[in-house]
Amino acid sequence: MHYMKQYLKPYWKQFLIGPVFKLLEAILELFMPIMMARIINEGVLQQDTDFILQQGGLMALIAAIGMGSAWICQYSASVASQGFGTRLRSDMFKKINALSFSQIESFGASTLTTRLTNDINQLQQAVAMVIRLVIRAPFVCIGSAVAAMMINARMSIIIFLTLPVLAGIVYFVFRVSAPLYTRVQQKLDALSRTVGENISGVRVIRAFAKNPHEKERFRQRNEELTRAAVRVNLISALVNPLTTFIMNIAIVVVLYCSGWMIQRGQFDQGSVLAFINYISSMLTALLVVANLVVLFTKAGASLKRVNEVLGTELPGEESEVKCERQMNEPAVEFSHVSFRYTPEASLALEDITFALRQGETLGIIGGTGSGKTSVANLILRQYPLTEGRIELWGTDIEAIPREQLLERISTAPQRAELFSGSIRENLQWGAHDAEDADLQKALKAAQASDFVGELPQKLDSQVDRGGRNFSGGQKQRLNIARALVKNAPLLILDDSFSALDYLTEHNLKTALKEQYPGTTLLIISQRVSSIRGADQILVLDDGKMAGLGTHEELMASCPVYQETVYSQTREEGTR
Ligand SMILES: Nc1ncnc2c1ncn2[C@@H]1O[C@H](COP(=O)(O)OP(=O)(O)OP(=O)(O)O)[C@@H](O)[C@H]1O
Repeated sequence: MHYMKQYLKPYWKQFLIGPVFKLLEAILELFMPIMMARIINEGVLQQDTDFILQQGGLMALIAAIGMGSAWICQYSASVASQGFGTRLRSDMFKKINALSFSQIESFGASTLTTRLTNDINQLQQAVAMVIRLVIRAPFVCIGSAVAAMMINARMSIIIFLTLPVLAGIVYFVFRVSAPLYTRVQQKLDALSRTVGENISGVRVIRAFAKNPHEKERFRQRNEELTRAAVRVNLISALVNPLTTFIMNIAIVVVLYCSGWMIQRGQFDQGSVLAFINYISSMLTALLVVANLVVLFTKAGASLKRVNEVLGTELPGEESEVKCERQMNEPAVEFSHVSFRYTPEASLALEDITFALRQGETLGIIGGTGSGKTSVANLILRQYPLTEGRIELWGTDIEAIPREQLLERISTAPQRAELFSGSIRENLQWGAHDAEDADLQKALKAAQASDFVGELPQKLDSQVDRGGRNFSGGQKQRLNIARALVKNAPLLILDDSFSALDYLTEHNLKTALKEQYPGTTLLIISQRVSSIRGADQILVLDDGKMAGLGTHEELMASCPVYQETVYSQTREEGTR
């Protein structure tokens, strides 16, 4: 709960004003049945029209004040719950964005989405209900019981016999339904995950004619959610009919006893009406309490899920100290680094050691799944190390504040992601204050200035969502240009040349050296031609270091590298 304090605190006035006015409305409401009884006993039975009109007018006035009070309360509840939800959602969004890759993966994207939307909505509703009903409902319930007792103490024994039964029902529902709500949320996560995968992978699903399979998967998830929701609703739906049934039995007993007492002159008609009115108010208030219990049970499950995200410790958030770059130290140094993605997974990298000086180029080559991207992931501190040490310019990577780390590294990731907006906006992701001259320079080096120059609106041309109005090669070049705009001392190009022809790739690498001199370069590729000229080449084989050296050194000493070179030369020869 302590995470919620900061979001609730700004609305302390609403938490005060709302319940006070709701209480005022409840107090006024409690007067109504007594006034009604007086109208019947002193007005209707004695045919006193003036009294009826006077009391009727007073009741209308009280009702109007009650309505005004309810409106003020409703408004306060709305301001507080919406404001609370907006702040919480915005902070949770920031938190999710700051999570490491492994943290996001361990939560799962779909559950983060439902926590950000559905769970926060539940909490918002709970906040509104705290203001509107948490004080009012028990007050009306107790107040009605007391008022009924004041009208006829003997008759109110019926109420006090009924109350424990009703409380028992509410408690039972709470105990049974609380764990079931958590289950419903989990099922909702699973359904969102299936829908998310289905929509993002729609092309592949259709290409492999997997629609029926996907429909079946969706149907199963949907049914599981329905079953879980029906189960919990079956239990919570018992509350209303059961409590109404018991209260109605109580009313019948009251009516039966009243008839008997009226005959003996111990009760009058007006008081019977008022008594029944109080019992009905009590019933309604009790139903509200029961529904509040259900709502808070749901909110409790959501609170736990939201707190889990907010309470996740951010990687590296503890360090604020600025770390100077020590230019005489290697820009990147791996010392006996081993790494696995999850505690259960096998090692993705095993005992990797290399050092790369500022301005040098390291090529990383290896088959699919050999661990190339994992090296880049670790330099970007997207996952925690399993063993060993990584230093950037002489400082342990763990000690570098995230912001500084990201300032120093620029990356063109394996999957070239572009976002809807103009080309300029996409490129300025690298540096939001970059001038057109910087963008043009980056485009030129990335061999993208020709095709961008041919577009009617040049830099202002629109990029569709996901960059689908550009070819794979064009996307890759824009991706590289965006990384260059950042002009960071360390540039990681992860399989960024795979959709480029050899000449474009050659020109790009030459331009990089000429126009961005001094940049430390890490080129990840499966193609020998991409890394051949690098100062050092790291050969990975199933996560292990199969070799480290220049092309010539590796040709003389590393069988895995030799085999890669020969197989690619053979392939080219047969083309
Ligand atoms: N996010 C992840 N969670 C769990 N395991 C992962 C994750 N990413 C990669 N792996 C596993 O780690 C190993 C190395 O993967 P990595 O992506 O580093 O290989 P790669 O050499 O870059 O492959 P490719 O050339 O196909 O991109 C693989 O066995 C892969 O299954």
